[in-house]
Formats: sequence, C-alpha cells, structure tokens
Amino acid sequence: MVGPLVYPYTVGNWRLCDKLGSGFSGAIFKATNVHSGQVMALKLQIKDHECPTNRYERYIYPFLQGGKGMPTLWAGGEEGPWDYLVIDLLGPSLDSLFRKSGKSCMDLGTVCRIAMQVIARLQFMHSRGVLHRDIQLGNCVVGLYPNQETIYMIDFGFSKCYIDPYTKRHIPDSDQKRMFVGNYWFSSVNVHCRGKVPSRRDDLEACALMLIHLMTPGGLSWTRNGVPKTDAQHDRIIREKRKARPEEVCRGLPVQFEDFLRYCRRLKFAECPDYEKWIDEFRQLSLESGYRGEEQFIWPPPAPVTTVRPSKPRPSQAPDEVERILNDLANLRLGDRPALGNRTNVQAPPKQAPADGQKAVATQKDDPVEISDESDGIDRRPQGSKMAQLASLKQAVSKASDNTALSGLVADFVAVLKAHPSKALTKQGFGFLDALYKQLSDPSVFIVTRSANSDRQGETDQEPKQARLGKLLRLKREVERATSNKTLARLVREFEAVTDRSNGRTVTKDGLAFLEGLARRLKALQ
Ligand SMILES: Nc1ncnc2c1ncn2[C@@H]1O[C@H](COP(=O)(O)OP(=O)(O)OP(=O)(O)O)[C@@H](O)[C@H]1O
Repeated sequence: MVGPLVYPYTVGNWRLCDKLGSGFSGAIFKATNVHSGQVMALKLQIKDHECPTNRYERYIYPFLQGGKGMPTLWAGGEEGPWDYLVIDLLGPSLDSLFRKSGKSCMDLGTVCRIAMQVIARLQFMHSRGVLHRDIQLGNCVVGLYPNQETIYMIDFGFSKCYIDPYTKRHIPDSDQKRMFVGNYWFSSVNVHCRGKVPSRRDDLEACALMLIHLMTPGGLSWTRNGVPKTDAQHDRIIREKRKARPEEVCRGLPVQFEDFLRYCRRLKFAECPDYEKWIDEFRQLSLESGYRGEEQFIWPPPAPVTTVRPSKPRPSQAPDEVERILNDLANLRLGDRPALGNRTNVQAPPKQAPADGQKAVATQKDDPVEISDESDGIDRRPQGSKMAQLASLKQAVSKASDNTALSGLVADFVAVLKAHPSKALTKQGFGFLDALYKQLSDPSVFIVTRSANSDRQGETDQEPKQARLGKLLRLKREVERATSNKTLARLVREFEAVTDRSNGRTVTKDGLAFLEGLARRLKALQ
C-alpha cells in the first residue's frame, strides 16, 4: 500500500513553506527562493501522476504571460519524482470569500464587478488561443496587495488550445460523445450534458452560470446536494441542469443574467463571443442599480452609491377612507365611456396612516422611491436606481384608479428610461408594462405574466430591424387614434412583444415616442 506523500523541503531553488491548498492531483505551497528571498506559490505534483496537470499547465502558461489577471510563471520543471510550477503568490479564491461571508448570495454590485473581470479574462485567454475549461469560483482568486482588486484566473490543468498551432485554424467540432472534462456546477449544458467539444462559448456559459449561482439565494438548484459521489447522483445533476430553462434559472434576477445565459447558448461552436458587449451590459446594470459601474473587486462589498430617499407617507385620507373611495370609483356606472371597469381586485391602501404626509408615495420593501401624481404640484422626478424606480412605478400602476393617474405614471416611466444611459428594457420595465396592460384591459382577467406568455419562451428569435421599425411606427400612429383602454392595452402588449424581440431589448426613439403618445392619449381618454 502507498503511504501518505512526503513532500520535500526544497525543489529547484525553492524552499517550501506553508501549504496553501491541495487539489485532486497535487498540493500548492508558499515557497521562498533560496537566493533572492522572493516569495511565490509552488504547485507540486508527482511526475507520473495519472492526471499530470502540472505538465499541461506548464505548456499553457507561456501563452498567457503578460495578460491582466494571469499569474506569472517564474519557474517550473521536474526534479526527482516531482513536477513543479512556480507562479505568483495570490490571495483567496472567490469561493473562499463567499463561503466566509456566510451569506446565501452575493450583492449585485459585486457580481457585476466579477462579471466584468472574468469576461475580460476569458477574452484575453481566448485571444491567445486558449480555453480555460474549468471556470468556477475556486479558480478565480484575488491578487495580493497592491493587486487585491484584480481577479486572477488559476488552474489551467484542463485548459486547451482551440487554435491549432500548426494550421492556425479552430479545432473541429465532432458528433462523437466525449468524456466530460470540467466541473459539475458550471460546465455548460453542451459539454456536461451532451458530451460536446468545448469551445469559447462554453467558457462563457460557465461564467454565466457562476454569476447566476452567486446571485441566487442558496445557489443553483443542482449544486445544493454537494459533489456527486455516485454515477446516479451525477446523472441526476446532468438531468436537472439540462432541463433548467434560462427563465427558470434566472427567475427574480435582473434580465441581463437571463439574456447572457441565452446569448452563450445561442453561440455557434466556432463563433467569437462579443465580450465587450457583455462587459458593458454588466457595467450598465451596475450603474442602473446604484453602484459605480467599476470593475475593481472590492471586498467586503461597498454599499450602493445611490442613496434612495426614505419613503414619505401618503397624505390626507385614512386607509379606510381611501379604500372606500377606490371601491366607489370602481363601482361608478360609466356606460360606454372608456374607463377602468368594475375592479374586483382593488388593492388595500397602505396600512400606515400618514402623520405629516405631503406626498403620494409608492412604497417598496427596503428600497422606497417617491412617486407622486401630477395634480399635487410635487416634484415628480423618479428617485433612486432604475431598478427601484421601475419597481415602484409598477406598484403604483397596479394601484392607479383612473386614466389621469395612468397617464402620469407612463410619463414617469418615459422619464426613467430617458434618465438612464442604458435603454435596454429590463425585467422591471416589462413588469411595469405588464401591470399597465392589466389595468387597461379587462381588470377581471388575471394578469398574463411574462413567463406564462408565449412571447419569451424558448430561444426568442430577433425580429429584423426593418420589420420592427415598421411595427413601432404603426403603434405610434395607432396610439394617437385609440378610443378605448382596451385598444391601448393591445398596443401596450404589441409594444412589449416588439421590444422583447429586438436586439438587446432596447427602447428606441420611436419606442419612447410611442410611450409619450400613450401618456397623452390616456390623459385625453379620461
Ligand atoms: N498562486 C496561488 N497563490 C495562492 N493560493 C493559490 C494559488 N494557486 C492556487 N492556490 C490555492 O490552492 C487551491 C488549489 O489550487 P489549484 O486549483 O490551482 O490546484 P489543483 O491541484 O489544480 O486543484 P483542483 O484539483 O481542485 O483543480 C486554490 O483553490 C487556491 O486556494
């Protein structure tokens, strides 16, 4: 029987000190150069190990030298029974920081920073013709002072060149099922569940899954039972991962995560991902959510920079009185006039009676933002992050009881879209339009949620730009002529569908013009 490994005191010119970690195939030590006193990390492995990852890494490292977030290779080779690699000494992994935080998920600002950096690292590695193939939290580590805000990629034991060094061509795809190489949690569906040849898209998908995992309380569902110990357990993970649709995996998260995952899965085998676009998307998301939009990794996470004004209570009427008025309004007999119908779903007003209330307020748990109606002469400009503003507007629209209020809220919605640099319609934006649609259509009809709606199921095809433009122009014209709330409801639905199928779900100038027309029309249709 083979006894426990006895590690040497020195290898090459390096004296081994503390053990930093160990993996499947070896151990890693802090090591000091016996001549210069330099302190580095030394990866040690038995030369004839069944999985000689140090040898593979020694081949890959030279391709990556000089890149930001790529450790420098200082020395390496074989000595006696040992194979060793000396690289920069780095700090803790994201996995270890996350575990130590004791939290069930990470804050959005930090996840955006990780997204920007890891996508940039992949962009660099891919530009050097190398795939990582084992993206996971344990393989993303932070640097030591003064590089503690940089995320480094480590562990290139599974990495591979996807550009053939002789032909300079992309490696070929194959229909032959391959043995799985990667990690259980984040390897892409194509590689993990279908045995496909890994390419750039799979590194990116692993990154997307890792980000979604960090954002999900308790993590991705298939990670919750720990590392599989039997084939049956592994098969269960494969099944679960394979059947999890992006909209389910990303439920409740900003829409960028779902879009990113879908994007990765739509990439062709040899297609070059648009790294810049996604770095920018996460930067915008960070800004819209009240963070700085910077990529520097800061731990522990700083608070958002946008301070959201505390909510002020609703003025005048006591809750019961408001409820009575709403119900009276709902029961008004308006004949054929275009107004909200008999509402059986009028929500109760806020329970807290205002003490000194001056403004109408839409409250949202933890992140209140003021929304007031025009008639009270109060500053109507929405406050707080885009996400919080849209969430509050959605709440307010669900509670609005006449077209004037709806008109004001649509105008507020346009103001929020205009005030933020990214014109992408987020999940909250669609939520607002869904709530508006519900209000404008028959109120006894239960709201058609986006996930239940067919327009976003599966991989959505993007509409050709011309067709989309034509539809928007028609919507713009029709909204000016609409004579009932029902027609407006249909137009809102069509607008949602057109935007949803557009590249990046962007609200264009024509889209904004449609919304402005909608606000005007609502006012006219009192
Ligand atoms: N350069 C480094 N500086 C400091 N710590 C490091 C460094 N490289 C790795 N580590 C630590 O050692 C752990 C194992 O490193 P690494 O993943 O490279 O080894 P491995 O043997 O290939 O592991 P595995 O078998 O899990 O893939 C890392 O999670 C990290 O905590």
